[in-house]
Amino acid sequence: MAAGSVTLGIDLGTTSVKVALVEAAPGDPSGFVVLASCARAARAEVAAQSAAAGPQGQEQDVRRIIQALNECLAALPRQQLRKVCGIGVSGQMHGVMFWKTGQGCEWTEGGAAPVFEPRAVSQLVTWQDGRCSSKFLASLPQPESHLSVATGFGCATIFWLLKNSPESLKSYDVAGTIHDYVVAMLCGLTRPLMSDQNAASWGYFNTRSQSWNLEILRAAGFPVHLLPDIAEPGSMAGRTSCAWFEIPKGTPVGVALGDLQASVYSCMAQRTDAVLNISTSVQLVASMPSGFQPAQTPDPTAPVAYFPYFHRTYLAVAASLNGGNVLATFVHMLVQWMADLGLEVEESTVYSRMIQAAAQQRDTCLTITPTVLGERHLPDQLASVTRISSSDLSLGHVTRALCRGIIQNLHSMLPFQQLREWGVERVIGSGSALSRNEVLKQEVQRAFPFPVSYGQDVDAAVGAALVMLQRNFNQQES
Ligand SMILES: Nc1ncnc2c1ncn2[C@@H]1O[C@H](COP(=O)(O)OP(=O)(O)O)[C@@H](O)[C@H]1O
Ligand SMILES: O=C(CO)[C@@H](O)[C@H](O)[C@H](O)[C@H](O)COP(=O)(O)O
Repeated sequence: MAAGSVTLGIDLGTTSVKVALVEAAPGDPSGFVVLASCARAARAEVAAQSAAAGPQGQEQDVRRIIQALNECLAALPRQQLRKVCGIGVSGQMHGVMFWKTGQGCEWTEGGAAPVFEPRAVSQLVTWQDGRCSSKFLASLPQPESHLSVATGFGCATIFWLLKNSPESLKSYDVAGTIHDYVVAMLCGLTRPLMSDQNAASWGYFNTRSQSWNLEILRAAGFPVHLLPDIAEPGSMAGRTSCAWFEIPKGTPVGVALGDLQASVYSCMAQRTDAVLNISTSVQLVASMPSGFQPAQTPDPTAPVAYFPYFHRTYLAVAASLNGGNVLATFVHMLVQWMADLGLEVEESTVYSRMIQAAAQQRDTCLTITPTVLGERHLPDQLASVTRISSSDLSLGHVTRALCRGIIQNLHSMLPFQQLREWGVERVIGSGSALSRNEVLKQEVQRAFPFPVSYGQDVDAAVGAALVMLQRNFNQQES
């Protein structure tokens, strides 16, 4: 990679937005340096727009996500932003939002540089959404895809809206993930482009033919006009339509990537690495040999799924719905209980005290199955606590048991023996729920007898930036 090239990476995560400025550094062992990074909690959770979604509905306010993105960009050094020669965007997969062509945002000369503000957009229905019951999913047509359709997947959500809130679809004519939306707004695209990484996470997408199951969807009355066109991950979606926080107009913007694939891209130094990412969710990932093709018939009871990576290769992924969000739920519960008792405590205080207490409590008999959201392969297995004794009820015991439960649940989906069989020799940890939690790290080491090292902070943002650095390098070489 040509020395001095600088790219911007963005990760629009479920809990926080992360950005990173990365510069090619041929002299550095990794080939790059992170010049600057920033993370901002989005705090975007809002009530579902359709009451019929019920308490399982999980939606986010797009304006708050873009506000967090703008705060991150504003915190980066301007003189570095002026040098940016590519923008890579990644984000929380599976989710879906809608907007009106040409009205998705308005560019305003806010402050020192133009920014875009969302306009005719819906809320984002996220991957955590549980509105599609098992009964509803069973009523949908069988996909022609190696991946089953689960609640929170874009196509399942659109089918649900078609049946329960058809009016809400009539106000929009395009759909995409939050990161497809940001790419489309930056480049002024009339129709969003979507990589197979994100298309596969919506369901009803055939990764072999690289196409939507259009016949199946049309026959079921699905609004196929909403589906984005498909483009290669790592290819250019367009160029910035105007200057953006000192980033020059005309800067190439890559087709949006899945946050999982972007994290793996920044962490996985060799094929024998496994990546364990704990962010809002948690994923354990190993790369499949080139030429590997997953079985064409989906198995909804399989705990491991195969997600498209780059150049038609696949990642084997144990994707649990229960990761950092379980700890966040516990913290929120404690803060709520203390408020009910007339005490006000900051969430950050609870996190630090509970992790400190658990670090002192090296073991516990308390056993927690943490699956408050169920799992895609076991939707009815909710959370439970067993082996409760009066001596194991301290904050340290409960936090240790919670962290152990998250890791043991993941291990039950993809045991270390299977990793060994696949030739894995090392585990790379990523995600800020892991990087900020020594107890989780201890439980990872306890469950997975491999050397464990830790990737970049803001790893998906770094990965998205690196994909654009590599693209620039390939262009200069050709
Ligand atoms: N102060 C904190 N200390 C430790 N962990 C935290 C703290 N604040 C949040 N977390 C954890 O980080 C998780 C969010 O990680 P993040 O990487 O921001 O998620 P995402 O990439 O999905 O947006 C939360 O679910 C929570 O478990
Ligand atoms: O659920 C899967 C895969 O099915 C995950 O890999 C998926 O990437 C993540 O759950 C979503 O993208 C959300 O990621 P994050 O916000 O938890 O980082």
